[in-house]
Amino acid sequence: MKPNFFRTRIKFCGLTRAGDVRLASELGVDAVGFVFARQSTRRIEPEEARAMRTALAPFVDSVALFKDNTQEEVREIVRHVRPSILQFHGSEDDAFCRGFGVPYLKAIAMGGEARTTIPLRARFPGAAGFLFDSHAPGGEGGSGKTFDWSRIPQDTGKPWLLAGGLTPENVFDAVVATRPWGVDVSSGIELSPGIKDGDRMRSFVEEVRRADCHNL
Ligand SMILES: O=C(O)c1ccccc1NCC(=O)[C@H](O)[C@H](O)COP(=O)(O)O
Repeated sequence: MKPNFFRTRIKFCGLTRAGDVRLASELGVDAVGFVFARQSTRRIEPEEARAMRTALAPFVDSVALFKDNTQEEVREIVRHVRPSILQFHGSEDDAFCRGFGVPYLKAIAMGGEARTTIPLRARFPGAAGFLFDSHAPGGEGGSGKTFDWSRIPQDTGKPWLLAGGLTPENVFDAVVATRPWGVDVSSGIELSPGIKDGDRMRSFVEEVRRADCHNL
């Protein structure tokens, strides 16, 4: 995938309040993520996600995030919340991820040792894209930690998002250095898990746009 010099997509993840969803929409963010991973401190109930979805402006995607949830759980959330994209952080394979009739992003654990040399596009042919995150395989996302960006595979053949430890302070450098299709942030715009900070949300978007101008 050629770098996109025009506009880096932005996803805010782990939202739990309708007000944060509204502000994200006003700031021109492309997608917001709702966490359904079982052990997460940002986990919300399907009813809450459904209510927050109504706070979204048109043309903003809603992403439902899972980590080794059961097929029944994912199905129930798809039915109830109607997310536009699914995001899988666990050991789910391509057949599982594409079994819900909704486009999906596969999160790739970049912490720990590299485990396989099989190209991502061969392992996940049905993925709409990838999200490179800092957790180790089996670990939780939303850690606020960065990883070594030089390890990002160059041959994904699909759009990919950079995640893990991005903040308003480092996202300019991250976008200039890696030229991702999109960036994803949770902890870096938070006051506490799930509670976003309006000023940090705004500065994050401003810094990504500044990097986009720099990359032209
Ligand atoms: O946010 C969680 O609690 C979580 C739990 C289990 C799997 C994934 C989880 N979050 C993923 C994300 O919020 C982001 O995609 C990504 O990890 C970036 O997080 P951060 O480093 O906090 O910016």
